[in-house]
Amino acid sequence: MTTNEYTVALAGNPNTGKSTLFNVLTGLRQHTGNWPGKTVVYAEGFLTHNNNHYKIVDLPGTYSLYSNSADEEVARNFIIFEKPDVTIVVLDATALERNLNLALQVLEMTSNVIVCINLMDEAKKKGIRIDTEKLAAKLGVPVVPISARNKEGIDVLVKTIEAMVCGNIQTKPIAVRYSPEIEQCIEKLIPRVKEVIGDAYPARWVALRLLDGDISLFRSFLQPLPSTKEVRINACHGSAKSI
Ligand SMILES: Nc1nc2c(ncn2[C@@H]2O[C@H](COP(=O)(O)OP(=O)(O)OP(=O)(O)O)[C@@H](O)[C@H]2O)c(=O)[nH]1
Ligand SMILES: [Mg+2]
Repeated sequence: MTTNEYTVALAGNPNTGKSTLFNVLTGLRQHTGNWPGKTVVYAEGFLTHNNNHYKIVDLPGTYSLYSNSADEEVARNFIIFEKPDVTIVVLDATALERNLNLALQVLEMTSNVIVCINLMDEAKKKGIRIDTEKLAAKLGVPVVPISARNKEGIDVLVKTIEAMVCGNIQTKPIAVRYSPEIEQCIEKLIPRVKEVIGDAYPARWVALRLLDGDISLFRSFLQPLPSTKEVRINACHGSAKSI
């Protein structure tokens, strides 16, 4: 029987439970804590499910992906240059509005996204109700509620990852629209971007980064990365977790 290998990245704001979810999925013990900015490099571990082999990558927590810091650059470069098969954006159910900002940024970069709403137990305690189906319809990608600490919703999440890598989920990410002036500039830039870097990267997103003067991104394009592998920490002792 053949085994397929896929990469799944966990992105999200600091302190949303990415490392807790990583540990549940991989059976590893990436250290977690309740203060922000803890994961400064990324960790990787493995999960095997239905003969599919997944490399799970725990990215640093960031509020945005504009390369304002080393953490943001690591997370952004991984999504753009390593092109994970699935990017899971982990959101805090008790701070959804603030967290959705990062989800929208990821949706500008890739369409292989699952939005995972964590800390559902906390939200329940606070009387917060989230219409995940409506949110999924608005965002154009699957939305899965979980409680990573209580290991709730993990089987649905794994099934959703599997469906996405098998091509059984067609996503249609919401496209954030900017002011008419910016949209005009984007329209002008997209053909030039495609001419220079081809189809390897999301042209609209690259155009937006150009307009924002994101020099570090263009350095990365010219000098194919100070390899992200250099900043990896190896969390993969022991055997891969099977679910
Ligand atoms: N109540 C509750 N707490 C959770 C849940 N998942 C994670 N936590 C807690 O949230 C805190 C932060 O969890 P981490 O997994 O370290 O969060 P992170 O997103 O990896 O944080 P950074 O690496 O700093 O970005 C820890 O105290 C966890 O125990 C959950 O489902 N419910
Ligand atoms: Mg972490």
